[in-house]
Amino acid sequence: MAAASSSPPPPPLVQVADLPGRGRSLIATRHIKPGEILLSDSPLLLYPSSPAASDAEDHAALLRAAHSLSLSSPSSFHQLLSLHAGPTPPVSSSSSSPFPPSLTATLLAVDRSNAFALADARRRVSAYAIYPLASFFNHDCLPNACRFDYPDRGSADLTVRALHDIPPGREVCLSYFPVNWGYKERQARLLEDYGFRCECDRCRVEANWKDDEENMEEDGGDEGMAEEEEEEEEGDGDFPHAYFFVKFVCDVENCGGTLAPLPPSDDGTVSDVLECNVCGKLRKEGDEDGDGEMDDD
Ligand SMILES: C[S@@+](CC[C@H](N)C(=O)[O-])C[C@H]1O[C@@H](n2cnc3c(N)ncnc32)[C@H](O)[C@@H]1O
Repeated sequence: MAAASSSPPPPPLVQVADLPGRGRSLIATRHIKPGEILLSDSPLLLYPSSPAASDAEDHAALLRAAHSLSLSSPSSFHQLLSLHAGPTPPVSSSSSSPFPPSLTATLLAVDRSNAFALADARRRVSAYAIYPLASFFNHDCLPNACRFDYPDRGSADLTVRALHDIPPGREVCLSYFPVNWGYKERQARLLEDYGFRCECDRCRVEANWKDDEENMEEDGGDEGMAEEEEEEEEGDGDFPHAYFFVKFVCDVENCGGTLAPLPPSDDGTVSDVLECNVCGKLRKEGDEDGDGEMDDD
């Protein structure tokens, strides 16, 4: 009997490339449609947390999980150690570690640069996870993709979806925190936890803003956005903050999530429904000024 022919898996939509000043990065291998799932990833390492957990408790949980990984799967443990290690967080003198000090410091630094917080159904932190591929996403303050996870469904897997069209060769970036954070807060977090100064298009514009303009943005206002732009290149005056915020930032109070279109249908039709990656709200495209809710019927 002839062996059943199985079709080869589709080529990946992103591939790792080294970019100057940014290290390993994920690049689109072809044109990507809004809502397309760029990758699905399962954790290399997963450890529990809670909103009440101290840094020392989180570090202890991380080191315990890393220790069992080193015993159960040495190759995965080495893969973990090969991920980017940014600044090492302060190590509590009281914390005991199953590893020697330098390895402990490396693990804490890898965790700080790569761990994704997972939330429960009530949007409280319930775990942290480090993913083998998703760890290669660099940050942009106006990302072109966002991640979705569904721990309340009993899975720590993560998927990343495109927000809009992405041309082949373009880097795919996530935002490492809610997109509605102000300039100073973003820069401080990126320097402290990730060890770099962000020079994305949005930061270059906002570096020239006065404090009151930044406050307006954090309050959800966008009136000041177009006014004080002092871009050198002609044509950049219409920097797309306002459009991005209206279309892709969830307007549910205290949510701060990012909206991405639902995945395209099997025939490739792009969805006109966007889903928030934090609160799960669905909004029909073009309904930004309406009540924002999807009709039940
Ligand atoms: C999660 S890792 C991303 C993958 C990393 N580039 C690598 O080589 O493995 C986070 C680190 O990537 C770098 N990075 C991320 N976004 C960046 C950006 N916009 N500009 C420069 N470096 C960035 C920083 O070193 C940061 O600590």
